[in-house]
Amino acid sequence: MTGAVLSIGGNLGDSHAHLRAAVERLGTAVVGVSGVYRTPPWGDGAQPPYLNAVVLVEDRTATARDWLTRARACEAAGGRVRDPDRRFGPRTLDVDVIAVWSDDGTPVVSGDPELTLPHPRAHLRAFVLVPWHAVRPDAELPGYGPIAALLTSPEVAADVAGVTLCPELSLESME
Ligand SMILES: Nc1ncnc2c1ncn2[C@@H]1O[C@H](COP(=O)(O)OP(=O)(O)OP(=O)(O)O)[C@@H](O)[C@H]1O
Ligand SMILES: Nc1nc2c(c(=O)[nH]1)N=C(CO)CN2
Repeated sequence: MTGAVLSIGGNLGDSHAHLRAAVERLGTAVVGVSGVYRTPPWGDGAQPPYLNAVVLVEDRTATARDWLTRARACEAAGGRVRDPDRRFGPRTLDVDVIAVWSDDGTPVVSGDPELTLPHPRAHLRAFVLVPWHAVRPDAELPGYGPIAALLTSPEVAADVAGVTLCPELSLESME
């Protein structure tokens, strides 16, 4: 069995509907979802704000690679189109595998460019850390330490205030 933290986000089309569809597609593997947050674009400022959330998943049979496959299936179903000239550009739905743990709690570490674990930019992203911290305040990002501490790091702290909860856009009923 593996458990994983997935980051879901989007800023094109009906982003709330895309997030809901992703949670629905992940199905019975979902063991927790954060609230929905409105977040300033990270890495490429010339685009609309995003909606972001974090989904906690577990599956007795899933490998780490299976989570990437499922993430890509969600993105494809959400009409995700990659723009090779705009790495951090706008998208209907982005599903990133932030971290994976084996059933004994050991983090899965991978330097494979197809699936780097933990996600190499998660520790820099308030749009990942704020929702994750809200659902699992004691969580640790393997190799980087407690997410509570990461939220106060210089790279992240300035972005935290811009990440705002949208209580009217809950995903809770999808669990
Ligand atoms: N932990 C990971 N989660 C998701 N994709 C990953 C991961 N590690 C490596 N990748 C690879 O990254 C490639 C680019 O993914 P994608 O286009 O979704 O990036 P992005 O969302 O624009 O940027 P970022 O990865 O910084 O969020 C994919 O082909 C995927 O195989
Ligand atoms: N706020 C926010 N910014 C982003 C996001 C995202 O999900 N939320 N995803 C990106 C893809 O790498 C790039 N920038």
